[in-house]
Amino acid sequence: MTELIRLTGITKVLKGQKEPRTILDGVDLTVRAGESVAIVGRSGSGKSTLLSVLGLFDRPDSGTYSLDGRDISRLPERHAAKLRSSHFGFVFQRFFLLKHLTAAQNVAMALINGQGWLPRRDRRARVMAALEQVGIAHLARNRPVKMSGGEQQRVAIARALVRDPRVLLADEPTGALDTETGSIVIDALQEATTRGCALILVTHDRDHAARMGRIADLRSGVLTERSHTLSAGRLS
Ligand SMILES: Nc1ncnc2c1ncn2[C@@H]1O[C@H](COP(=O)(O)OP(=O)(O)OP(=O)(O)O)[C@@H](O)[C@H]1O
Repeated sequence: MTELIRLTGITKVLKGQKEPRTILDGVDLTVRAGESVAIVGRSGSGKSTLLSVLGLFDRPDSGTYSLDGRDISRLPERHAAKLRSSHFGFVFQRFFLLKHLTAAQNVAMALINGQGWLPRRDRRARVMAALEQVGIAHLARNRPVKMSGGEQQRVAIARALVRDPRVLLADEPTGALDTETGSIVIDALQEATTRGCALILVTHDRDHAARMGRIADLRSGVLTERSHTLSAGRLS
């Protein structure tokens, strides 16, 4: 499989406090196309910080971040913004859907914002394909208020997928959902990996972590891969 992401010795130090605090302390991570990786670790261990670095919302203080073999560790924001919309899809615990728009219109927003103008017919086809991919094409005309939490999260996933990202970054996407609904959302995320998209999932749920191809544990700023020998339940 093609290597997409390579982090080498990434550090991130929080300043602006009395004592600077090292949140990421030499993180190494390689992710290939179509792979799924769970990032687990205690609350406050730096998982979201790591996703921010991966999603180019934040830059590392040292270390190297390569995407598709290109060093993007120190990319200026205007280039980072372009790369974010061309290469990444984001899913968060909160769905961030616009209430007055239908599911299809919410998904279409990602195309309008990210890729300039697309002919209406092409836009509609891509929106419907993304909704289909997460199993809710039949809800295209519904507004979020008429949907369950799991359905709303699947609209948010369709919105992340509609631009055909190379990497999907998901930060506790099932955090607000019950176990069964959460599992359906994980199915929808995993479906993307069958099309070659890489999935990096931050989760506190052992079952969801165990369903990823790899599990990496962030502890004291260091990321360590571990085996799939987790028992069910919630991680600390
Ligand atoms: N902008 C900030 N200002 C101050 N402290 C911050 C900031 N962002 C993160 N932190 C601190 O950095 C540490 C890592 O935070 P981060 O959100 O990455 O952890 P996390 O593992 O994602 O936690 P959780 O599982 O609770 O979401 C925490 O101690 C947090 O309080």
